[in-house]
Amino acid sequence: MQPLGDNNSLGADPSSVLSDPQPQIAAVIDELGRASAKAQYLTAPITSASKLQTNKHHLYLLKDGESNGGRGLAVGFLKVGYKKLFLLDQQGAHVETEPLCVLDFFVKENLQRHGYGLELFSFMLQHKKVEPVLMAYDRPSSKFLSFLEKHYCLKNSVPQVNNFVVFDGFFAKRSAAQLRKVPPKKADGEIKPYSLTEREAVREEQKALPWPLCRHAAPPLSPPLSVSSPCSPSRGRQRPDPALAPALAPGGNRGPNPHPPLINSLNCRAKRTSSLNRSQLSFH
Ligand SMILES: CC(=O)SCCNC(=O)CCNC(=O)[C@H](O)C(C)(C)COP(=O)(O)OP(=O)(O)OC[C@H]1O[C@@H](n2cnc3c(N)ncnc32)[C@H](O)[C@@H]1OP(=O)(O)O
Repeated sequence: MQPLGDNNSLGADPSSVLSDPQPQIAAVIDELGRASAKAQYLTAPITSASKLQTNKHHLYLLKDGESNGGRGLAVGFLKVGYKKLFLLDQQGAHVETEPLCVLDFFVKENLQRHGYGLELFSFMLQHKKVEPVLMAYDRPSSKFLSFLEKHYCLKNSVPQVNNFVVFDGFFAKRSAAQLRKVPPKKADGEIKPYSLTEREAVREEQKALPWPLCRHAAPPLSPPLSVSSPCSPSRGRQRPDPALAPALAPGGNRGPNPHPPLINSLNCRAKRTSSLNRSQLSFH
């Protein structure tokens, strides 16, 4: 993992980048955040450098260090964070939990389906030492659902009344200490079934706009949860190198140190990925 801001940084003037990478990184995050929102038909970005400063989310940024005449080019990002959620388990009981959630995920349009998303995601899994089945997903797009099924065999979700998606195994694999049953709702009051997501917040902001400023281009509330591609990490046009397979297996042991497997995975696809650099950023 290498911080952005070396002489491969993102197309900005190298001397200014060397002296202070933060503004360049912030600009890149803002630009990718806008592109991600557009790709997901969100009315406003949910990822920006300023938002990162006010919460405890972690952002993994992927760049291709060789592109752009050697100055580097941002490829995409993955944002995760812990959220207190009230979820429904398989029996329909409310459970309070605080899983690591995927909050935003984006790879540039022209670079999608080249394995970059997988690189970001598998790096995050190793870094956070978490299994995909134990994570919650904030209103995943159909592309992301397809991605999860293809690479991690995550297909069957447990129905929720909010925008978060969790998959079979989420509750079973979690220890009792991590799950707190919420008492059944009282006759006169509802249990608040979910935490407000960033996406909901964007929609609320939008709702607050007076007519005619409000727009009605919001995407459907719940994305389709079944995708056609069968789970088969070895299929598809971008096949991860076999040496990467252990790191991708759902539930695989990620080991205490996330870095060596990542370095191996980079070497496996040397031509395309050797120039890629990752940054895990958290502005606190
Ligand atoms: C919680 C959230 O963040 S939801 C928002 C998720 N982000 C988006 O929808 C933004 C637009 N999409 C993207 O940025 C990317 O497609 C990502 C981040 C979802 C995946 O990154 P990629 O680099 O494309 O993934 P990668 O190449 O590693 O894996 C490819 C697999 O992802 C899925 N996928 C990627 N693009 C598409 C697409 N256009 N249509 C359908 N499935 C797709 C497929 O399963 C694909 O496998 P296939 O090519 O064999 O069908």
